[in-house]
Amino acid sequence: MTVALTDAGHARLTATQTLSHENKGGIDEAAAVEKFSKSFKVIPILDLALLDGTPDDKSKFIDQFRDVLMSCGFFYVKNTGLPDDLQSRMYDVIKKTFALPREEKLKFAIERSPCFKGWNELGREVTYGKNDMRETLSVSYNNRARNENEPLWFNCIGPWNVPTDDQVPEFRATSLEYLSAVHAVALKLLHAVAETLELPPPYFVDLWGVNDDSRPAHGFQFNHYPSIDVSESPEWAENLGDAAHQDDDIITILAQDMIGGLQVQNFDGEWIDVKPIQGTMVCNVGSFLEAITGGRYIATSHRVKLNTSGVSRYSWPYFLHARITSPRWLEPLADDILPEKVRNEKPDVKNRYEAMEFNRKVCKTIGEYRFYIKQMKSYPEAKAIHYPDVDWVKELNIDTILAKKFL
Ligand SMILES: O=C(O)CCC(=O)C(=O)O
Ligand SMILES: [Fe+2]
Repeated sequence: MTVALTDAGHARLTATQTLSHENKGGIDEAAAVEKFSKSFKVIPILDLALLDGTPDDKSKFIDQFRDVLMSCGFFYVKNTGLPDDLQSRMYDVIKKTFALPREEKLKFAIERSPCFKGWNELGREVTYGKNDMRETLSVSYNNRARNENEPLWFNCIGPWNVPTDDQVPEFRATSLEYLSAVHAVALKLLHAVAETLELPPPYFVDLWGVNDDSRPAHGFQFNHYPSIDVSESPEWAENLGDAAHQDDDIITILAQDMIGGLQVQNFDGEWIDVKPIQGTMVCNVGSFLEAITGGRYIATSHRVKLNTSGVSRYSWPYFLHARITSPRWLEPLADDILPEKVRNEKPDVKNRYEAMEFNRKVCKTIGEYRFYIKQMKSYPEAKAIHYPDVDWVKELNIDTILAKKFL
C-alpha cells in the first residue's frame, strides 16, 4: 500500500506524481487496453474486495487473476483490508530505523547474525555479482535459534537482529502487527491462486506448510534507496538500486512510498515502471508458483533503478515462503489436472525457465538453498565472518560450469 506522506518534501512529490491508472474496480481501463498480453505496458490492478463479494464477483476475480498470473505475473491489489494507519506507522518505523547513526545501526548489523539477518550497509548487498545501491534490514520472523543437532542450514532462519526498544521504541509492536496483517493478505491470495487452478483453496498452504507457526520462514525486509548524486559519485552511475531478479518465493507483497523506481520486464524485454498508486500494494509471482505450474504462471523479472530523485525511497516487501524443510524441487502439477486454459498456455520463457529449473534442483530442501546459495552469495562479508571455510559449490556438489551459467 502506498503511504500518505506528511513531510513537506514527500508531499510535494506525491502531489505532482501523475498516475496512469484510475482506480475504479476490477482491472482498471489503462490495464485493460493491454489486457493480459505478455507485451504488457502497464500493470493490472486487482480488487481484493471482489473475493468477499457475490459468487459472480468472486468468479470474475478468479478469471482475471488467472489471466494476470499467466501474462504479467505482477499486479497491484487494492482493498487489502490493511489499515492505512498501520502502513503509515510501519513507514515511520522504517524511516526512523535507517535514520539511526551508523554506530547505532552497527549494533544490529548483518555481520553479527549467523542467520544473515539484520542491517546491511549501503552498497554491500550483491545481486548477480553487482552491488545494490540500497541499505536493507532483513527482519522476518523472530524464530528460535538452531539446535546443535540440526543441520547447519537451519540457520537460514533464526532470531531477530533488529533495533532495541531504546533505539526505535515502536519497532517490535508495529512489525509484529504488520507481519500478521500482511500474512493474512498473502493467504487470501494463495487461496485464490489455488482456485485459479480449480484446486481446493488450501492446496498450496498445505503443500508448502505456509502456516507453519512453529518456524515461519517468510521474509520481511526494509529497503532504503538513498538518492545518489552521480555527478559526485560517478562510480555508482552504472549500478542499480536492486539488480534484475526473480523473487525466489511463492508470492511477494510489497509496500512502497510514492517515489517510484521499481520496474518489471515484459516478454519483449522492455522495462515497465510500477508507479506507486495510493491505496494499493504491489504483488508478484515467485519462482515456486512458476515452477509448480510448469512455467505458466510467471515469476517476472524486476529491478529497482538507481535512485537519483533527490529524495530517499523506502519499500517493505513481505516474501511468502515454504517451510524450510520442504523439498526444493517439486514436479510441476500434471497437465491433466490443470484447467484447460492453463494447460494450453505453453511457457515461452525457455531460457528463464531452464535457469530456474536447474537452480531449483541444486538443493534438496528450501532451507539448504536459502542458506548456501542465496544468503552466502548475497552477504559475502557476513559469510566470511561466520562460515569462513564453507564452499557452497563443493558442499552441494554442484557442477561448476552450470553453476557459473545459471546461479
Ligand atoms: O524496492 C522495491 O520496489 C523492490 C524490491 C525487491 O524487488 C526485492 O527486495 O526483492
Ligand atoms: Fe524482488
